[in-house]
Amino acid sequence: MHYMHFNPIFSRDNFHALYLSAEWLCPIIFLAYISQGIHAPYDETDALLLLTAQRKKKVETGNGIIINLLQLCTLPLWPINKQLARKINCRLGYSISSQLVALLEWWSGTECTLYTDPESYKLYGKENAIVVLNHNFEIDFMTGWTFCERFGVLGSSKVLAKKELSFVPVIGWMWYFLEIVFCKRKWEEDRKTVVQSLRNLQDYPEKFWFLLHCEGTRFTEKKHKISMEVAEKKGLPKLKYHLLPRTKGFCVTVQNLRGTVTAVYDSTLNFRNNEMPTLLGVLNGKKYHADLYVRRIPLDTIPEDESECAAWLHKLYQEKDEFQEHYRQTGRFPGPITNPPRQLWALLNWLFWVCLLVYPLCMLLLQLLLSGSTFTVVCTFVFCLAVSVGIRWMIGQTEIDKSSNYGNKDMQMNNN
Ligand SMILES: CCCCC/C=C\C/C=C\CCCCCCCC(=O)SCCNC(=O)CCNC(=O)[C@H](O)C(C)(C)COP(=O)(O)OP(=O)(O)OC[C@H]1O[C@@H](n2cnc3c(N)ncnc32)[C@H](O)[C@@H]1OP(=O)(O)O
Ligand SMILES: CCCCCCCCCCCCCCCCCC(=O)OC[C@@H](O)COP(=O)(O)O
Repeated sequence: MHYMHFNPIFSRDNFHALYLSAEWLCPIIFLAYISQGIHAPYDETDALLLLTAQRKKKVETGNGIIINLLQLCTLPLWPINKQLARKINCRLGYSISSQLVALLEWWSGTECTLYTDPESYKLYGKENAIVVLNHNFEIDFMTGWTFCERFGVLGSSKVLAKKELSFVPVIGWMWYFLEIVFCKRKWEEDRKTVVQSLRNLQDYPEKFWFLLHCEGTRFTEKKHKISMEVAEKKGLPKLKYHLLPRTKGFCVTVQNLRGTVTAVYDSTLNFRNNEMPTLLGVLNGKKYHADLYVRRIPLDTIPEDESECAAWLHKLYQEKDEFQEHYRQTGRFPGPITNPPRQLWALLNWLFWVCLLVYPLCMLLLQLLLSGSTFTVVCTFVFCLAVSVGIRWMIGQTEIDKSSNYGNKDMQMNNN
């Protein structure tokens, strides 16, 4: 479905039009909108929804900063009672990430369907797990968070994330307090820090899922070509839908979380009808259809020896590639659909922050704009513009056409 570009006073992506929607309309519009249950085709009549979405962005960033400050306040508690500090930070972290889940599930109405074995389904959320998820889409993280939310592990969810993400306001700052494992994607530098961070999670007081995108970067045709040249050199089968996985991070994670984690959840994600979802699309109310195939693999079936573990991961990715081929041929993954229900908590959390913040923020904005002082009005405009550009930069972190150069060359070719 072609997306009609609504063009207010300023272009949508870079300059956000000042908001006309009245604050108290936000929740009412939002509830009215999701009550449709289906996504109304986006067109110019959705202008108010677009403006409301933009208002949401600013409100969420506002409350995100508040939550980051609350997380900062838990620092004095860490040396006294680390486990309590961790539990508090899980709940504060939940309050941020669940807003993106609410955005996906309720605002855009995106459907998330789970294909998995009913016996394994009973264990999800009741054990610590390592999640191996393909990295092909711009909203992998939101879909991942949605499944975390449905199994009650959203606040404590962890990931091996690139160091650059730790600088992303609100989300990246939140991750420090959630003890997310950051890596520079340079093994010589990562070796020590990643191992230390993983060992630090061995006494984590909450059930958690540890996400690994073993490809290390989002799929692009160029990176895939280079990656398959590396596969050829290594005598490994070529993959059609995945980059060749980097094995060191996975092996070191299994090695250091053995005894803490009981299973690997091999997760393969795709979207129906060749949808290529984007965060901007979600923010503007576009509905997508995510399908996720999860296989639960007991950790004690994974070899302890590093080279055998690496071979095991390569074989896993060959199987994932076959699942994607099956999906492309049939439009579904193998096995039964066992769908966890959407949770209301993410929606209630979002409505709480909107009701708490939107009115005062907008009253403040109006007072500044109507202050009569040119300097105040100009500063207000400049501040709003800066926040909008900042949010657009954050959204840009998810866009594959702005992705890093990692994987754009064969490291071994470089070393030779
Ligand atoms: C469905 C339920 C979902 C649940 C979700 C749960 C939680 C959600 C929580 C949060 C959601 C937020 C999500 C945020 C997402 C952000 C994630 C990221 O930032 S992904 C990027 C960072 N992560 C990784 O990179 C992990 C994978 N990488 C690794 O593990 C690496 O090994 C490493 C530890 C980073 C080290 O990398 P480095 O490159 O330095 O070394 P490697 O050994 O990996 O590479 C050398 C190795 O690779 C071969 N090689 C060289 N060039 C290439 C190439 N172009 N393509 C492929 N392979 C290449 C080279 O020959 C070497 O091979 P070998 O190891 O055999 O010697
Ligand atoms: C209701 C809520 C409204 C919120 C509106 C505000 C929107 C701002 C959201 C910003 C989200 C930023 C989170 C970043 C997570 C991106 C995860 C990701 O996919 O990173 C890419 C890396 O894995 C690999 O990088 P590349 O090497 O491919 O390059």
